[in-house]
Amino acid sequence: MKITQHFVLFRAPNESHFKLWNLGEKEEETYFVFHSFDNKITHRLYKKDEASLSYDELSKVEFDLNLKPIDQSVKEQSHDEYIERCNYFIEALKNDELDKVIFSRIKYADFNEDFGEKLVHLAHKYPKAMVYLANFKGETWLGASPEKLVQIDNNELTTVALASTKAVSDNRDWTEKEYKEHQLVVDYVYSYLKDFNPSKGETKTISLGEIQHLKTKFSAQLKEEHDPERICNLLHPTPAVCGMPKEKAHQFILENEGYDRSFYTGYFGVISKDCTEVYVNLRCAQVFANKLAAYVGGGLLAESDAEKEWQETEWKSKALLS
Ligand SMILES: C=C(O[C@H]1C=CC=C(C(=O)O)[C@@H]1O)C(=O)O
Repeated sequence: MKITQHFVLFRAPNESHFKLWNLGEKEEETYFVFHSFDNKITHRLYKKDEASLSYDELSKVEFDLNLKPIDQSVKEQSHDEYIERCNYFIEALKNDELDKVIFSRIKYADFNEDFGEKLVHLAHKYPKAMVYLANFKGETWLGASPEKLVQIDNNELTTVALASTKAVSDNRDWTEKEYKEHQLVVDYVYSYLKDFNPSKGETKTISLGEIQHLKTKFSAQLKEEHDPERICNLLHPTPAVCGMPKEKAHQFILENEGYDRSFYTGYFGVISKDCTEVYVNLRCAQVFANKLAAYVGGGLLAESDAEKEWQETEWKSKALLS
């Protein structure tokens, strides 16, 4: 089997198969969405046909994606540039301009692996992540997202607050700063869903490959008539990828981060009337000929340390690159 262009290939958490959607032009009620961090781009990708592929079948697929050479507009930051800019963000937090903000960067890596094998490797390594490869409008993206933005099954909405990171090998307790960083996301989700009277689960530690996060689940009942994209846009961008206060942090990132996040920290997934399953686009990379541009970020508070944040983005880059 050969996969060429205009497709989305994805494995939802805990599934044993990948779904392959070949994309067409005809508008359908069910579609795959890719929405950018800056809210300027929403691609709605419609299915022409669908196939299910086992991991075994996928590892034998031949890919011919006609990948472009790396785009000079996708800029990698050096360690020193990162530290300087990160400190600028921390200053804004210290000056009380913001309570929390996410600072991110791009890291290039050589990539000559087989796509089928890479996806199967990610699927085994991250059973609870949404693993995908998508080729649309001349771009190719690869990812293994641990964070659901919105799931809606027959009007029942579930979502999570995910924030704070430490290495799996790190046995210490979560610090006050890490709980505070997580709590900001919890409070945010609660306040944005308050009209739906949400219930909140316990805060747990979850492991994803080499790293762990704090995670809290929420559920709520929606009205019969709801618009799934409107719910996604209500929550996007959460303080796990943007900051607090929301609008101010969004603007600050767009003006000061120094590069275009594009679909990183946007959202993606299936939108349909009966079952919507949308993820935050984290632990992802844009794919070029023989190269990946991996996107990695972390949450900053006034007490953050730029060097530690650099380290955190290094671990996070291993999510896709190792
Ligand atoms: C922005 C990212 O992670 C977010 C999600 C979980 C934990 C995070 C943190 O600890 O900073 C980030 O908020 C990323 O992985 O690029």
